[in-house]
Amino acid sequence: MVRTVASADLAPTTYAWHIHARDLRVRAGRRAAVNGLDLRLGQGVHGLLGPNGAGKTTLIRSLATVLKPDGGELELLGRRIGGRTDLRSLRKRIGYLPQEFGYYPRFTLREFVEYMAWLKKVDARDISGAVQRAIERVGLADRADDRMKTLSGGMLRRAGIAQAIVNDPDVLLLDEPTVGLDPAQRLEFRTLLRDLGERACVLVSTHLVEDVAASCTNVVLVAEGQLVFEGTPEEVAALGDPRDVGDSPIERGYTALLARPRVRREADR
Ligand SMILES: Nc1ncnc2c1ncn2[C@@H]1O[C@H](COP(=O)(O)OP(=O)(O)OP(=O)(O)O)[C@@H](O)[C@H]1O
Repeated sequence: MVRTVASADLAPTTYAWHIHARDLRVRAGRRAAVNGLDLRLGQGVHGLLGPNGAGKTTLIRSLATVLKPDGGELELLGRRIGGRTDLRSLRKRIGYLPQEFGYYPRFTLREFVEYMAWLKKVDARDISGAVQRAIERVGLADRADDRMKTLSGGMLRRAGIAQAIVNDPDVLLLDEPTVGLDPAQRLEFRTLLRDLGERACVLVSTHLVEDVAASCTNVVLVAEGQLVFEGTPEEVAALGDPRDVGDSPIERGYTALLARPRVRREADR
């Protein structure tokens, strides 16, 4: 049998950054929600912070290849987005948890994750094992054969995380994954994040600055569609002083950064 090899399969697999954006611009409706953003991210867990309306969701949607950039350059896993890039083969290597996701309420959790694995072209022989592993990693093994409509809000969020990791992605994009999780689940999720970041580039948007301090190797702060700061949680914490608003050093550093934008641009590194 002659096997056809797609050009994308022959593309080089080496790249300096999992995510590389230069002067990226992305519209949300008529608004320039991402407006000249520079970003270089490699393996690790990157916490995406920023006030309401900063452009976090729009950025994540463009990285998930759901939204097309309107300007600048974007490379994912070494492949330039735009033109003739084969997005289907790229998406196989990306995991994405949107803020809201659709599902068939009558599907069981297992069927839901299986369906998503099938959409992501996980090899048919591997699907059953990959689905079981993903469900176990989010702590829902005992609910695997329950219908989606019977799961609580926090469990649905974890089901969303399971479908995002079922293909063992190289780039994992999580938009507010901890919304609705109880405190014990949030702690477990932090462990899972650290584990996932051992091999993948994980970008996780959140308003919970404490979660970033506990589980992220890197902080990406955006405001008004631009990168304001990129550095370690320790560097953020060091920027705060006791007069800044916040209950912890990292919260005070975050407040200080927003009050004094552009302390350090990624391009200045
Ligand atoms: N579909 C849309 N039509 C018009 N404007 C939009 C649309 N989606 C987002 N926007 C606007 O784009 C800007 C960025 O929104 P985005 O959702 O990316 O921000 P965010 O940082 O994720 O905010 P939040 O923290 O509140 O979730 C906001 O001003 C928002 O009002």
